[in-house]
Amino acid sequence: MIALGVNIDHVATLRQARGTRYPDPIEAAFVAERAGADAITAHLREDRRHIQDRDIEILSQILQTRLNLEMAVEEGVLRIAERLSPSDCCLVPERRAELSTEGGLDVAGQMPRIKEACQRLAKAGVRVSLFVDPDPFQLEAAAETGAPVVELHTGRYANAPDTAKRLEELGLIGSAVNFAESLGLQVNAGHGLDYHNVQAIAAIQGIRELNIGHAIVSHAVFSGLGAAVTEMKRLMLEAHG
Ligand SMILES: CC(=O)[C@@H](O)[C@H](O)COP(=O)(O)O
Ligand SMILES: NCC(=O)COP(=O)(O)O
Repeated sequence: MIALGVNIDHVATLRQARGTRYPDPIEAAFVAERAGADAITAHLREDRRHIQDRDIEILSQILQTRLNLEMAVEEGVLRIAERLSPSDCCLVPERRAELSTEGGLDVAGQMPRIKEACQRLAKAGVRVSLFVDPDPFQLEAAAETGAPVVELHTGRYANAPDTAKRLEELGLIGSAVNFAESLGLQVNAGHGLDYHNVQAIAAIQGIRELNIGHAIVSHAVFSGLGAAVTEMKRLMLEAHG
């Protein structure tokens, strides 16, 4: 079985574009759950460009599935996560200037800081995931932090300029899944996955969950969010078996 975490960030992007109350990410979460989402992912960025504190407060109380709170290792958001104790937190890198997440977290280069954040979140009852590149060096560091889950960054695969490069990145991801499993880590994946590139990733048996947002919200503009979620889940289950 493979799970789908629907990232609702870009419903909030549309809301923030005009500063209105709509579209409400909370309604999006309800629709996504009814359509087959196994979890709702939301990224509370330090710059609050889309998801707001109010969204996370409400999501933490009303979801029927699981809240996966994506966050940087930033004291303010860390304290929110400790207080709300979502089911999952995924630690991601952030740069204000970035359009979207550009790469995996450099766990190896900041081990004490990441380890301390993992310990604080685990103490608050949160299952911690580290968003890392499919890089054995980073995976070993992730295992050393005590975090039980990693989410492999699939951006280089998704944005590959040609088939040869895409297959090369797919091979790196497959090897990373096997290595991460050998370290005892649960393996998720995400970033840049869409209706055309998802099945090759979903077919990798060691992957437990995919977090997908931008492509689903984009598809929803034309087909509705429920249909967009249902179709993505169908593609994933068809590929995973
Ligand atoms: C970590 C990741 O790949 C995404 O979930 C992240 O949320 C992207 O950030 P934006 O949603 O702000 O594009
Ligand atoms: N961690 C990946 C995620 O939650 C969604 O990323 P994207 O599908 O919006 O690129």
